[in-house]
Amino acid sequence: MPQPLFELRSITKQYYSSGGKSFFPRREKSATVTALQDINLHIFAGEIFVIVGLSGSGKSTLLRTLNHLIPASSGDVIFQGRTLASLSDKALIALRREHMGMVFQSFALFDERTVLDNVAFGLEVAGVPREARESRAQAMLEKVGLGNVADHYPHQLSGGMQQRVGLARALVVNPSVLLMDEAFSALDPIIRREMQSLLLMLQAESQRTIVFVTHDMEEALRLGSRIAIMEKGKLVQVGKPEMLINAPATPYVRRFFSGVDVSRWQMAENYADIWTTR
Ligand SMILES: Nc1ncnc2c1ncn2[C@@H]1O[C@H](COP(=O)(O)OP(=O)(O)OP(=O)(O)O)[C@@H](O)[C@H]1O
Repeated sequence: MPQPLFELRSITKQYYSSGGKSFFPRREKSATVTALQDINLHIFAGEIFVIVGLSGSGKSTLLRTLNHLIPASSGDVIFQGRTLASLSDKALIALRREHMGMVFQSFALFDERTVLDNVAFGLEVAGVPREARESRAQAMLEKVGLGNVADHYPHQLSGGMQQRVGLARALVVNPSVLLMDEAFSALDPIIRREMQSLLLMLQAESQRTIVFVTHDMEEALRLGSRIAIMEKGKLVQVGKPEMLINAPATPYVRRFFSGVDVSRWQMAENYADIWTTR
């Protein structure tokens, strides 16, 4: 059994939200939302690990505990043998910068920067000299098919192109881990499939660890080497796609496959064959 890249031990996350403003502060009630409950999980180097669940099931919270953007209320997140909660702020920032890229649904690009400068941002923060960072950013833009729009601004690009910039910006620093939160969900179906193909192509070139949050089972099946299904803050089932399809642990898991063509996975004898032919 290989060593996990991430190990999550009994992770729980509670959010506290005040019951609203009150003239009598002491009477304010503080409501607790349990976003994650006793999550135990291993994520291995090189896999595309997809987290699926209904809205509010805790997917984004779980993703953000992996880089400690959201600290767990209890339990440990261990990355490459290091317990994230024990690191200083400085060490955490360095760890994120060196190892973890993030791609969001909202693209989160800088409007006032050109496409090239957006992609070069992480290198700039890391102190890479201008010429070197611009040439690396340009090379990455070419990889995602945007070599010809380097001097454009984000608002001049379509949504799909903006998300390619988001992907290039995350990848240019060559992170070993890519965290993707509903990264393709805002795109129309054709562009979304193109982005999935691009991600698989890039993954075939350099085997990173990708943790990908989605509520879309087709996307999960297309991308995931393993899939985790979340319900109300709990992990209900974690496994390879054909395992979830052929042996869903609960009716909730089965529901995710309604309307999805699963024949390819049901007939699969060897999952590796599917993975290499996607
Ligand atoms: N900052 C916060 N303060 C209070 N409650 C929060 C906060 N962030 C998330 N929650 C709550 O925690 C639970 C899990 O939220 P989370 O965003 O992780 O779920 P999700 O599965 O990613 O949902 P979605 O698909 O809608 O983004 C939800 O009940 C949500 O309302």
